[in-house]
Amino acid sequence: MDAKELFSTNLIDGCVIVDVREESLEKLRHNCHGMDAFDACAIHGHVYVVSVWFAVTSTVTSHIKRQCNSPPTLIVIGAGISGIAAARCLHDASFKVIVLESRDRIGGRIYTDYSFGCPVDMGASWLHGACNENPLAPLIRALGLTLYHTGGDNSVIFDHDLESCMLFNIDGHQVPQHIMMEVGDTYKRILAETVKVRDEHPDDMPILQAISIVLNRHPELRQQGLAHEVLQWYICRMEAWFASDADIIPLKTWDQEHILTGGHGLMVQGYDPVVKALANDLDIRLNHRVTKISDGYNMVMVTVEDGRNFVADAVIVTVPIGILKANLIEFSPKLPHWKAEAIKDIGMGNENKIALRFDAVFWPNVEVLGIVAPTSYACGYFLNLHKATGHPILVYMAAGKFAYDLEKLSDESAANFAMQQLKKMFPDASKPVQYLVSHWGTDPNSLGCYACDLVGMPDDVYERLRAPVGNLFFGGEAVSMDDHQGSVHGAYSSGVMAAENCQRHLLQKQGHMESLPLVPSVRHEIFETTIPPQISRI
Ligand SMILES: Cc1cc2nc3c(=O)[nH]c(=O)nc-3n(C[C@H](O)[C@H](O)[C@H](O)COP(=O)(O)OP(=O)(O)OC[C@H]3O[C@@H](n4cnc5c(N)ncnc54)[C@H](O)[C@@H]3O)c2cc1C
Repeated sequence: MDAKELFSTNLIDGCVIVDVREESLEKLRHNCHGMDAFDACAIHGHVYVVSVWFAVTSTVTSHIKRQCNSPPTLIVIGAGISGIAAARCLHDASFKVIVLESRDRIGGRIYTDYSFGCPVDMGASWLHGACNENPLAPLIRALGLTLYHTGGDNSVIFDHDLESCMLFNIDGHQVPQHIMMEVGDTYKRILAETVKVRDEHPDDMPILQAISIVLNRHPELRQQGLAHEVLQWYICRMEAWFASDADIIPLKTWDQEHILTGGHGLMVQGYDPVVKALANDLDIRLNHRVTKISDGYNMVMVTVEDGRNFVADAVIVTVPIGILKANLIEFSPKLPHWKAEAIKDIGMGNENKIALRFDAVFWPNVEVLGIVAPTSYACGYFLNLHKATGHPILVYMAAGKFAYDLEKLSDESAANFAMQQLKKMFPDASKPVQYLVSHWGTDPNSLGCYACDLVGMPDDVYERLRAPVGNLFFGGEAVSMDDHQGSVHGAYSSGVMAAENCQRHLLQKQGHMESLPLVPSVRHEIFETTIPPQISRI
């Protein structure tokens, strides 16, 4: 095969992104020597100027220049909401974009399973700031999706209104509502006292250590017996919010998150329609696991698992921070020290769900059924999907170390464990007819559920995480602005931000000094809609 054949087979539909195998590049290197580059590219009417370039760490990379008026080309890595938002923006701004996704589906940590015959979100399921500030709320309204309002704005402490929770101890006795409320008030006082501890200690410490300092100072806040177990349950809920245990949640930042106002809404029909609407018409290549990113001066080459290479002007990386922490993608040249350190300095939490579908409902009509216990590790809770969706489904949720421990079990054992917990509350509970178990911590496409702060983390970690390096731009929930890590809206906004930065960079390289703010085109048609939200609370 000569160089002409290679180009004619590998140029995709007039697109500058080429999909070539390593061996093809080798042949190209031999065959292109002395060849008239312009000739080679006039094949099949493509008007490209081609040269072969030995730049990136002495490996062969194809360097393809276009006519000046052709649009810049982009590769987005990861088809979660962040990558899709980035690709949507740039596609709508007439850039040539492909998205490379390792899984056989889009959505990433948004995953709506339909095997129960109804939507069940095994990843994200709440829209935060549902009635007000969430940037996705207009799209959700326009799609006619219903939100089930589960609580007000005070998320980190109580993300469900307490009136809608029912707690039991491990012997199956219901915790009286007044104890739940009283301990809730004490918990708020303890947390308020931890702020004083923070002010006194220049060094950061885990929130659990600060709580124990407060309890030593204020023995009257200590809880005994059942009240102690209820306190542990509140700590368990806080651990669920941060997806990490209280002995690693930092005192310095636990309450610094910017929580969108407007309360929390469960996506009754699941998150999937949102992802599908944003992904419509995008060129997304599933089962394309990226293993290497080589950044040259003018072009970036991205290598996927089977050895094929894709080349573009710039790349937006939106893979989960767990993937970067585990070095599953090689960067050539290596990422600068400040970036590599930022990746090390941030944590990755874990949360898992065990969804159980029953023939019929045998539990009370509340939103959350909780089990209190002597330690937060042994506490647990079920989300009652029946209340929000009408389907007889309970979802057991586990976070932090316990979420990892659950992943060591088979799915059947995990479902049995959840049933044992349920039987403590309802000894006559029937067997589930179906179950689903998530494995976010060991899934090689996520390696955790979402980013979390670590004790003593430097202040500028997020800034460094989101900073571009050469032609590489970074999106994904972990890099989101204004402390929106760990959320769908944070991931979405980070994708839009990475697209804007990337657009500016590419247009400036082409000599255009100004770039317009990018918003997904759906914004004009859908995002500005005045359709009222469909919010229910049965
Ligand atoms: C159990 C759980 C519950 C949650 N609950 C909520 C909630 O209620 N509300 C909320 O707002 N947020 C919630 N979140 C967080 C939210 O889901 C995430 O913040 C958000 O979906 C992350 O989007 P992303 O695009 O940044 O990453 P992802 O969705 O993870 O997308 C990254 C993509 O990159 C792909 N990828 C990985 N490696 C490679 C590779 N080498 N090559 C190519 N592709 C690769 C992945 O397959 C994935 O599709 C939850 C998350 C979990 C796991």
